[in-house]
Amino acid sequence: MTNFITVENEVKTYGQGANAVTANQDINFTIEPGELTIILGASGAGKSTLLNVLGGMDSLTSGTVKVNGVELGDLDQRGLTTYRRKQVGFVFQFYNLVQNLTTVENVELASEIADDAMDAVTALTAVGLEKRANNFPAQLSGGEQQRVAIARAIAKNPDLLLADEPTGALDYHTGKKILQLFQDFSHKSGKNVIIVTHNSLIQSMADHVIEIADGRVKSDSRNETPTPVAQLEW
Ligand SMILES: Nc1ncnc2c1ncn2[C@@H]1O[C@H](COP(=O)(O)OP(=O)(O)OP(=O)(O)O)[C@@H](O)[C@H]1O
Repeated sequence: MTNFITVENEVKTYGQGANAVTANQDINFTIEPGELTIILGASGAGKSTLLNVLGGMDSLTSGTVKVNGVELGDLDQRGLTTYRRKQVGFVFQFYNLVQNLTTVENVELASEIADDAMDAVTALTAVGLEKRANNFPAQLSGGEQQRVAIARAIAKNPDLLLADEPTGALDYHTGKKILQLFQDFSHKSGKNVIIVTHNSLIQSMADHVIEIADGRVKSDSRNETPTPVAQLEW
């Protein structure tokens, strides 16, 4: 099977000279199509940096990052913007919804820019929020807002869905529902999901776990039988 993602000798340094911080130092791994991957690590380990590089939000300093045949290091700013728009869905810890647009309009923002988009109401239905289509974000709970953010990301029908601490602002039960949506999305659609977290207790739900420490890969392992989210305890 060809790899969906190949990362070779990836380095990301912020700043220059005495102020330089190397957040990713010689990172190497591959991800196969359809895997749900968890990137684990302590605060400051370099996880968000890696996610930003994979999502084309930040350029790499050196090395090779290839996603679905696209070599990200070869893209200029314009190329990276197109890559982000067409191929990547993002979910952040604090939802990042547009407050003066309704739920369905927030989802349409994403579906309008993608080539192979899902209908916005279909995406809202997938996260169980079709009845809230005409509400504004402030009228929804935190968990519901995160579900809108996931609907927005999956509406693009992205090859790659990236989530940075997506349950960080949610209570336990709501967090579980959110993780279930990610597991369903990757296993039902065969798409790739990468979740960045410091919570090692959720790692058994993943097909693939990459642990980062001090900007390097500390361990890289695969679960043959990932735990269904409903059975996870943390
Ligand atoms: N834009 C930036 N400019 C300078 N240094 C940065 C920048 N972004 C991140 N860093 C540094 O790079 C290192 C890794 O940060 P990163 O955010 O990738 O870690 P993380 O594992 O995601 O941490 P957290 O879980 O706390 O978000 C840290 O030392 C951080 O201070």
